[in-house]
Amino acid sequence: MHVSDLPAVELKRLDPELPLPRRAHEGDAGVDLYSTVDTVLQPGERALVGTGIAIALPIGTVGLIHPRSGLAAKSGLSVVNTPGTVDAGYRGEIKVCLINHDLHTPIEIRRGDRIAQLLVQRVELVTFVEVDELDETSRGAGGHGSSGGHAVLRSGAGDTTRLHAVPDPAGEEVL
Ligand SMILES: O=c1ccn([C@H]2C[C@H](O)[C@@H](COP(=O)(O)OP(=O)(O)OP(=O)(O)O)O2)c(=O)[nH]1
Ligand SMILES: [Mg+2]
Repeated sequence: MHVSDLPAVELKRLDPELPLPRRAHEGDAGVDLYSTVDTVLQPGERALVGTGIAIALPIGTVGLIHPRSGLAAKSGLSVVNTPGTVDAGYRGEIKVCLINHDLHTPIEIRRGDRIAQLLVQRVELVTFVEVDELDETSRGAGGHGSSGGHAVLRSGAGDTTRLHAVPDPAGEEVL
């Protein structure tokens, strides 16, 4: 079923033995991507894995590669650069930089496994204009936990020195 205002996105199977990426359920945000290879990820190890597809996204959209939550929760499998960015002009094979976050157990990936999911979203291709001063807001420059209430702060681990705050060129700590 086609429910988007955008036309169907052209997709080329570079590995025609693998099925077309598809939604597991109607209305799911992402289509699942398959691994073209068998590989084993040791704890902490990462690997760039092919999906066997290339796509032609319309200008003004972006492809985002997200981990699958089931694999993340069950085995610790994730995507290093989550979400991965697939530019509209990219015509190469979509690849996924997988990582095993489990501390103890290797993850075995088999060719044809659904390893990640691809979402397509509209994106604003804004330009930037340099100014001397930005407008004032109630948040101002506060960030990185300035509003409080974080579990990490309650556990006593909120000392920003643990975040390796680096001095900015003006000599002030960033964070
Ligand atoms: O998870 C990903 C992320 C990116 N790409 C492809 C599509 C994307 O358009 C291209 C470049 O990605 P990105 O801009 O994130 O990487 P970069 O390190 O900035 O490379 P480049 O200099 O080619 O832009 O690599 C993937 O196949 N999978
Ligand atoms: Mg780039």
